Amino acid sequence: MNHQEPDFNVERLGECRFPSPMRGVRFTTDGERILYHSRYQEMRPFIDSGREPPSMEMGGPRERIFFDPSTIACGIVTCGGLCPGTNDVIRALTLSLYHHYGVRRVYGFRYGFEGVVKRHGHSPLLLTPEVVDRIGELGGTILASSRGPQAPSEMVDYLEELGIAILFTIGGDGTLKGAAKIAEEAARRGRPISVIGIPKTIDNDVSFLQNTFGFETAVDEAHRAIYAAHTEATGARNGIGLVKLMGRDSGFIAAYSTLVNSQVNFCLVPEVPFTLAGFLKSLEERLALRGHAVIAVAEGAGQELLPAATESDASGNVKLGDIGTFLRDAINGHFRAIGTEITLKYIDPSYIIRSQPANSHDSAFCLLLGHNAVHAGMCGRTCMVVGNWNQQFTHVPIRLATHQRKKIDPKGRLWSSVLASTGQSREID
Ligand SMILES: Nc1ncnc2c1ncn2[C@@H]1O[C@H](COP(=O)(O)OP(=O)(O)OP(=O)(O)O)[C@@H](O)[C@H]1O
Ligand SMILES: O=P(O)(O)OC[C@H]1O[C@](O)(CO)[C@@H](O)[C@@H]1O
Repeated sequence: MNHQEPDFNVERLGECRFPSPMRGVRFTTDGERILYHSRYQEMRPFIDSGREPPSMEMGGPRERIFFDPSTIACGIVTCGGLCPGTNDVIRALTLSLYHHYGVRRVYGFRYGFEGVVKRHGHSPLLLTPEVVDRIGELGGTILASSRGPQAPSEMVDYLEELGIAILFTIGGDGTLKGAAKIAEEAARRGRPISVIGIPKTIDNDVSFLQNTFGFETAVDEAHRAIYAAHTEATGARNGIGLVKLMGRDSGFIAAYSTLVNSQVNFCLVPEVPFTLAGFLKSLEERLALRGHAVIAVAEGAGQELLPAATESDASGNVKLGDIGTFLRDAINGHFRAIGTEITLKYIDPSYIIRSQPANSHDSAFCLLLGHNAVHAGMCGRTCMVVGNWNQQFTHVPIRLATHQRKKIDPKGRLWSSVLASTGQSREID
């Protein structure tokens, strides 16, 4: 393999030993792989040279599994910010462990990685089909979450004490890094503990995964806020609707919300810097032309216009400046200064969006992610995250998924469609 090609090899705990109790399923064989490149032009060099093209291991149930379901316990932990669909994943994991494999001890750790450290005193919740029956109807996570580091050695101590064979970590980039450290510590001790990540990030910013759950629900909900902003903006002379959306480093929520119904006239994302003067001038032009404007701004956009961030949260994520209120005040101040009367309505639906239950498509996606995570853990994969690529579920090594964030390519097709949808013929200077 070319040294520049991603190494998709997934770590394994060992040879499969136990026949699976599952019946009537189509098993995945280890040779089934999903091509990383889907464009013919990207594949051409491999075809011409006869080299193996990069590919990812395909998810799904294996005919022979590594763990004995009748003896093991499994754990589930949810970390980082809330995200629609987290409860659906907890439900899917529990039901699959119970019904596909016959595991009877499934522990839900409370309050993120904090609950995986015994001395914090958060007793795990015993998860059964009855406990998880209707949790998919709820937003948030029934296990609660937290930010902030915990010592891998203390976490592995507790996992060993509880007899946990597979730990499922539901979380974003930080959670995956924490999961990798748990897997490393278990390996250092020679303990066959599988650590499987299920990517939870409303920002949809994990590399080598096409989509993460909750993102689609977030775009649905964001559009409700944009609809309100548009209605308010068109209901006043020189009306401006300004909507702030989540998206710390990647502006996918703002970008996709912009593509819905073409109601957004300015989409501001972290990946595309802009100047305040250029933005205000374009806004003036838009108002002069159409008498109203809608702006969708991702929380990480325009950070260069704000004082440098000095604080971090417990996990070490930089606390961003508030671009939403900054723009609100700057727009009001600018039009006051030039003597133009405007009516600006500012909407920040961030936590309303994040706390919703998943929409139907996300719920179904969560169910399949959960099932595939269980299949991966049961057949002895570890230090990996369940992904989806070219319509298939995949196994992605955590080291690859956390290598760098997935971002909008400002020169790519998505961004050019976003620009076209806003009616802006060019980017703001
Ligand atoms: N580099 C790291 N090594 C070990 N643990 C980490 C690392 N980064 C973050 N963590 C831990 O993972 C947990 C979740 O991290 P974080 O709060 O950054 O959320 P996240 O998983 O990135 O999700 P979100 O996308 O919602 O922010 C926290 O307990 C945090 O301390
Ligand atoms: O307010 P909190 O819980 O720190 O979370 C905010 C962050 O979480 C995210 O929603 C990611 O989960 C980011 O978009 C946002 O910056």
